[in-house]
Amino acid sequence: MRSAHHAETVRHAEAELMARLPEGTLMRRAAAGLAAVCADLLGRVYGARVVLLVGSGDNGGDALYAGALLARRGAGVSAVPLAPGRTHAGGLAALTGAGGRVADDPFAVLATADLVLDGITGIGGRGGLRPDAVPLARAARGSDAVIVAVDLPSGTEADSGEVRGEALRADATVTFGTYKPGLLIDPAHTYAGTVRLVDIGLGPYLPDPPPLEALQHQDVARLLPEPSGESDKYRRGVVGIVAGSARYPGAAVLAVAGALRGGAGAVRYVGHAADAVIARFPEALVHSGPPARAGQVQAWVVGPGLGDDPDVVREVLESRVPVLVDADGLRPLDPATVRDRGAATLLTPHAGEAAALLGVSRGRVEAARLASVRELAARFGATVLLKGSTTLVASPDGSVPVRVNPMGTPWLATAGSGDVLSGLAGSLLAAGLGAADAGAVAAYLHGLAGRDAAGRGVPVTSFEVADAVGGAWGRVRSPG
Ligand SMILES: NC(=O)C1=CN([C@@H]2O[C@H](COP(=O)(O)OP(=O)(O)OC[C@H]3O[C@@H](n4cnc5c(N)ncnc54)[C@H](OP(=O)(O)O)[C@@H]3O)[C@@H](O)[C@H]2O)[C@@H](O)CC1
Ligand SMILES: Nc1ncnc2c1ncn2[C@@H]1O[C@H](COP(=O)(O)OP(=O)(O)O)[C@@H](O)[C@H]1O
Ligand SMILES: [K+]
Repeated sequence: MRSAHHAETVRHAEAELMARLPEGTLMRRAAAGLAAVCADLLGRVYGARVVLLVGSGDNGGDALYAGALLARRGAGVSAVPLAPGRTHAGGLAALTGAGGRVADDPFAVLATADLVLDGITGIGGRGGLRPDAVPLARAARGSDAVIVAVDLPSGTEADSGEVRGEALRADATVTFGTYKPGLLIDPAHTYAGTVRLVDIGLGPYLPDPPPLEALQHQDVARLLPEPSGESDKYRRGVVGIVAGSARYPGAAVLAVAGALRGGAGAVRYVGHAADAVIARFPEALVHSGPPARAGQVQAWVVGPGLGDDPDVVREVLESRVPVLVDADGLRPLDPATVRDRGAATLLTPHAGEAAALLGVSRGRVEAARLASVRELAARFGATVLLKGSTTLVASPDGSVPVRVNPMGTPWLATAGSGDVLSGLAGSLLAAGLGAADAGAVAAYLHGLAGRDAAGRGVPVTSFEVADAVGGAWGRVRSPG
């Protein structure tokens, strides 16, 4: 599990740890880890040209101490202080003592740099880059240098992943002690490049559970349902899919395709696309409806390609089993009806659907994904999986960590891939996973399947994603 903590929490943990250590220890640990990553990226440190963009806080201090370590190994290191009277004094002394210098002409050194360390702001930064930093950031980006962000890409918000103005796009980010939510959530995530975590000993001082976490293979493997000797198809769980319409029969087929790969013992399809479903999947049980007469299920999925059918959505929500609501099912959704349900509800909107539910613009949701998913979960008293470039899963209880899916790929932005996801997640619900686990595991497998299907960059169809879920499942269970 990868955990992320908010800036204020990190500051408290740092203060507790620092009180037990000689002064400057933490910054030296951070700088040593940072310098090691830079050396790795440079390959050859001796003779390399390194430029430090140095802000007025400790983030600049980290850059200066790391610069000093690189200078001692023979790199030519130049510092560009953004607030010259307020540069970290100890860091500057260390740099000059190691043979580094303050640049006379920042743009000249940036033009020929091999590596630029972005130490403008870390967890103390607010808002986008200030105007004096913008031309330097652009010059760095316009050079051939590798850009390494210290703790966070400057201009991004540590706690939310929002970018309120201009930010410096890094090739790699070296973060300290714990991930910051912004490093895992778009749009800030895309500015971070490859993220490396340096352990500075904060672990015991950070709260567990964290506010945000990202599952890894072994976490997903532990959650995957597995049949036992006692299993039969009913005990494994039956998932009911209420999807598709005369106009959109394909959505039903894709949702069933996802559901067949999600671990339930049987998939019961209910709706107007039964012929299309059975033609493709003879193993599906089909029924023309209504859902209450279709037979028992342990979870329902309602919505993909359904068209306008508020009665069927209401009927499904009246059931006593977990319900996943997606796509067209989200449109008629009333918060009170969802809040009053006795069983779990999992809503799976994309940004446009989330925006409609919240009464804000799509752009607002995309700019503030974490706040949006939390707000929806609180308003509906439901688990919410917000799809998109970063998929987030929030629980109605705000003290449960929000899950961020690290496995997405933009190749999944293809018509119908959301239908596959909803079937997959519904199947996991029927197999007995809780709503947050079902959502997070489905997003993970779906992302991995999308990556596998796309290989080294081949457009994929949603069917191919569904077909690749089995392989993803196997790899999660037995990596390597
Ligand atoms: N504490 C520890 O033990 C450890 C801390 N560590 C490191 O310290 C970092 C946190 O340091 P920090 O608290 O000094 O804040 P930091 O991110 O350097 O920047 C704040 C300064 O920037 C300014 N500023 C604000 N917004 C701005 C903007 N948009 N554009 C430009 N400038 C802006 C603002 O100044 P202002 O001008 O507003 O007075 C403020 O003074 C952390 O991320 C990690 O790298 C590690 O060494 C591990 C041990
Ligand atoms: N840029 C992106 N990066 C990663 N995943 C994406 C991106 N855009 C879309 N996706 C994923 O693709 C799927 C699209 O779902 P959705 O928007 O419901 O499409 P549809 O309605 O066509 O099925 C979701 O799982 C979403 O997270
Ligand atoms: K930075």
